[in-house]
Amino acid sequence: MLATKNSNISLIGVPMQFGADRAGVEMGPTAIRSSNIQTRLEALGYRVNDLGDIHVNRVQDGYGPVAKLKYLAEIARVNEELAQVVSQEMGNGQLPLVIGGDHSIAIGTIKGVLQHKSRLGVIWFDAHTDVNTAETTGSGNIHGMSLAVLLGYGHPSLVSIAGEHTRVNPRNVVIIGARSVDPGERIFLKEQGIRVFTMYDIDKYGMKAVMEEAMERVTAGTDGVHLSLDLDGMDPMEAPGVGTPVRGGMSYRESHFAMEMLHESGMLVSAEVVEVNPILDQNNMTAKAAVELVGSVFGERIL
Ligand SMILES: NC(=[NH2+])NCCC[C@H](N)C(=O)O
Repeated sequence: MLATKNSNISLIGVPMQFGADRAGVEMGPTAIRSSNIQTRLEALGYRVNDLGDIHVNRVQDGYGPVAKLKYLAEIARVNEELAQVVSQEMGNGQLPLVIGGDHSIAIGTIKGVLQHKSRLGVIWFDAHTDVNTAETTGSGNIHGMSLAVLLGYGHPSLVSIAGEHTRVNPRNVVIIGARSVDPGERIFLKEQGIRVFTMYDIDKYGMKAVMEEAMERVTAGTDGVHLSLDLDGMDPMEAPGVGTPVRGGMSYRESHFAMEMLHESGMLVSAEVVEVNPILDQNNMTAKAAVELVGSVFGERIL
């Protein structure tokens, strides 16, 4: 019944908004906690230790010292700390579950996990591909760059977090649900050989076939799988509370089915849930969907 061999979960909140440069997403951890993430996991038999939130300073510098990398210094500082906490929890035999906050926090989470699982496979569930760099970004928002950083491309103060060598192998990364890809990102994805399952693939082959191929990719030669779950991967009709919504996303059921299949693999070693923005949400439905998807990936079943 349990997702992995590990039944101890450490919940880590990161109220980060600077990667999205949009207010509200810093309240994501509170919204997700009040949607009862802990009791939901405990009902599945996990022991959950909520470590509270990592502190994010209120900084002012819109563009910071480096143009095109907004709030770089604070984002680097928080991710450095997050990587340490995640690594320490894994060292203590805990499974880290990080709740955001914007998607820039994937840098700290995954770099922390890489300290223990150097051949990590990554499932990036997202409407976007997040492989911009300072050279290609249109927005200057670091949440659109986190996957590039994890592959070793980006500002040194981000790439060097938890050690220069900690990177994910592009062969073991899959993106699921993409439908908004910037021009520079297309080139990067091709160069890196990253398998992107776009909405076209999901429409054409169905989520079952997509997840089967995705799981093959992220488990081949790896020592575990990380889920990076951006709620904007879902269709904004069903998950409106996100800062960068894109129409035509994965349905509620498709999203659950993907989580259920990931659970069945038994390979999950860590996860994060990001981009829930309570200010933009309707009746808390996005935070609720986040908690329900977490339920599925940790082993909840309809019957
Ligand atoms: N994780 C996200 N919500 N990413 C949004 C990125 C949007 C756009 N590609 C950018 O670079 O700004």
